[in-house]
Parts: sequence; C-alpha cells; structure tokens
Amino acid sequence: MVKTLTSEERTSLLDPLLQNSWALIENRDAIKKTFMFKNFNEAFGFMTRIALKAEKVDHHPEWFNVYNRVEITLATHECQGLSKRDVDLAKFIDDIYVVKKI
Ligand SMILES: C[C@H](O)[C@H](O)[C@H]1CNC2=NC(N)=NC(=O)C2=N1
Repeated sequence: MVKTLTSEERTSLLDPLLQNSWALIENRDAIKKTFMFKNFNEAFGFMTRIALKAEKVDHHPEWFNVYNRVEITLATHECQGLSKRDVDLAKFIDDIYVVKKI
C-alpha cells in the first residue's frame, strides 16, 4: 500500500522540488511543472524518455503538450495524493531536463 508523504517527508523530499519550479496545485495533493523546449521534436523526445521510465516503474504522469511546451502533473492514484513515487519521478524528470538543455 502506497502512503502519502508525511509532513517530515514534505520538508525533506518535497521542498527541494518546490524550490526547483514544481508547484503544489489547488484543491488537490499533486505537483505540477512546465518544461519548455526548442521545438516539438525535443519536447516529444523528453516525453518519450519519461514514458519509458513510467512504464518501468508503473507510475505515470498526467501531462499536456503543445508544440514545445510540456506540462506535467504528478500524483499517486492509489493514495490520492503525493507519495515517494511522485518525488522519484519528479527527480528523474528534472535530471533528464537538465541533460536536454546542455
Ligand atoms: C494498476 C496500476 O499499478 C496502477 O494503476 C498504477 C499505474 N500508474 C500510476 N500512475 C500514477 N501516477 N499513480 C498511480 O497510482 C499509478 N498506479
């Protein structure tokens, strides 16, 4: 059973993400971030890498893409809120976004 983050984990695990442009969304325990790219190919390549990771860990993003913009929302259905799984996927996403920008 997946558990929502404790208040201690929200400080130690979630705060660093909130300092890195992830934001809590209204009326729901979930985080969201917008990523920008040079063009659609770059954006879709980024999404593809996330899709492969999501399948591997069985944890999937909610996302929206138009051309060079990708908006990603993360939450865990099973516990109806944020869990360690969302933190892990957010970190993976931030890591590959940094690589993309080099
Ligand atoms: C049955 C299957 O394991 C679940 O539906 C998985 C799949 N992907 C998921 N993705 C997300 N974001 N949250 C979940 O709780 C989740 N659960």
